[in-house]
Amino acid sequence: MAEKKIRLRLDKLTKIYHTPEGEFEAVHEVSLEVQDREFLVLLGPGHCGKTVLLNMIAGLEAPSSGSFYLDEKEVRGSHGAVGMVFQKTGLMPWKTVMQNVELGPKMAGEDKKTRRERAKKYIDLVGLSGFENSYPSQLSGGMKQRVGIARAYTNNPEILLMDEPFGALDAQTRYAMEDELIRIWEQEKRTIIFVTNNIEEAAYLGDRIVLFSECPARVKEIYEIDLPRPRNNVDPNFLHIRQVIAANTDLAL
Ligand SMILES: Nc1ncnc2c1ncn2[C@@H]1O[C@H](COP(=O)(O)OP(=O)(O)OP(=O)(O)O)[C@@H](O)[C@H]1O
Repeated sequence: MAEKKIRLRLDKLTKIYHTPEGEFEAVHEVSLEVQDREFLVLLGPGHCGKTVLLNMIAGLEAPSSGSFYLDEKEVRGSHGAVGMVFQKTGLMPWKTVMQNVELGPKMAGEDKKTRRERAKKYIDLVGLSGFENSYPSQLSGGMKQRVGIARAYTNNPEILLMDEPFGALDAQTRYAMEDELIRIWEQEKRTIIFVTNNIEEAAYLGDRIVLFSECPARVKEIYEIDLPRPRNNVDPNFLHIRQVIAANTDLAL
């Protein structure tokens, strides 16, 4: 088997905020290795440092201590290796799907033909062909998330950070989007770090699941999910994994 490449390495990343009420530790000594093209899920309770951890990985927040390595080089501050997809898509309502998706390369000064071709490729990949000229207000919640994913891919990031992207969707749309995301990832593999507080979603998506403790966020357990895809959420092996994780956390199933 080919040797796996470590894309990201976190070494004892800690974040402490100094608030008027005193010190508040959001993330405690998180050490992790993330392999190239891995689908890694961060699972844990709400308000518990997962977003803070993503922001540190993106270089948007400085850690209080600890180090972060990208391809074994230490990184401090912002860097262009990540794309982000959030629950709130942050689409510009006055711009069409195409204009939203091509915005990153446009800001970077890429010529119109090249960036449009790439944006079109990812609009097609996420299943939105024919909606290039639609405005966000004309799209459903799931479709807006597809635009968010196309926008992130069009920026060509090495790593995609996804912060509860499907958390606001109804259950049926959420299941459909999970399948879509796996389909997209399998067609064009990137390293994905996906945050959720939903055990079933974590087990459905992840190659590995990092389970976090209550505040401050610290790594409690790491699970390898060695189940073939597409996964079946009523398969006995799947249900077993769900139960094992549920027994190790207060998160609801
Ligand atoms: N700039 C800040 N100053 C003080 N506290 C902060 C700051 N940013 C985040 N926090 C605190 O850190 C904690 C962790 O927040 P974070 O957003 O990472 O949680 P989360 O695990 O992503 O939760 P959720 O799933 O609800 O989004 C929260 O209690 C939050 O109030």
